[in-house]
Amino acid sequence: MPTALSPLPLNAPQQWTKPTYSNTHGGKTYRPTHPDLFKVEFTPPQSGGEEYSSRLVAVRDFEPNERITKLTNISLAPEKAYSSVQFGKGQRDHLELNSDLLFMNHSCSPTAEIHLTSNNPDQWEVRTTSKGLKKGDAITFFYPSTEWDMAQGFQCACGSENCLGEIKGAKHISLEELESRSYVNEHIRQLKETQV
Ligand SMILES: C[S@@+](CC[C@H](N)C(=O)[O-])C[C@H]1O[C@@H](n2cnc3c(N)ncnc32)[C@H](O)[C@@H]1O
Repeated sequence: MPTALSPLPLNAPQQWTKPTYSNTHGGKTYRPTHPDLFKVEFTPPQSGGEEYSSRLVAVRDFEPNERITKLTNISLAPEKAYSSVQFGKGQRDHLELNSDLLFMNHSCSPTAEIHLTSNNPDQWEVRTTSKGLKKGDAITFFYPSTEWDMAQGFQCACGSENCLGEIKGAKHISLEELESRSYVNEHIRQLKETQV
């Protein structure tokens, strides 16, 4: 049931269990959510617990500026988290992807973009950049293009020449820097314009 404040359901329309290294090896319970488009490459944990080193990889080529997929199974996030994506300026405007898209890592030279600007969440989508994508490429996006002040910042390991180092959200980067790396969502642009 949608809240009065949000256009999103509180729960995922389709049930989704987060795949991890441990629940995808041995038991093989992992079912890719978008098998014709991309897959998760799981990295074994180094020190017992689950880590954040898995990634999303294209299973076919994509044209420049092509829609990879719409965001089809999203729900309102209970709170801002490492897994959530910010879709508006409000405190509660964070969604959970509830699909393998969760495994899109950040890159300072991203291969994809999340577009959340439409008023209709049915139109929200992941697109390639002007470079397109080749089969086997990692699907990444520039986290500050959606995130203002992240719940969990991290030291970036994207390895690109122009890597920014610590990633904490758009609040901590100039608009020029944002625009030089990625499509910038409208809520981030507006927050940037009113930042004191
Ligand atoms: C939504 S998860 C992305 C999937 C994650 N790689 C995994 O294996 O679960 C976001 C987390 O992944 C890690 N991450 C994503 N991009 C990264 C990058 N460029 N460098 C280092 N860690 C990254 C961070 O820990 C971040 O909080």
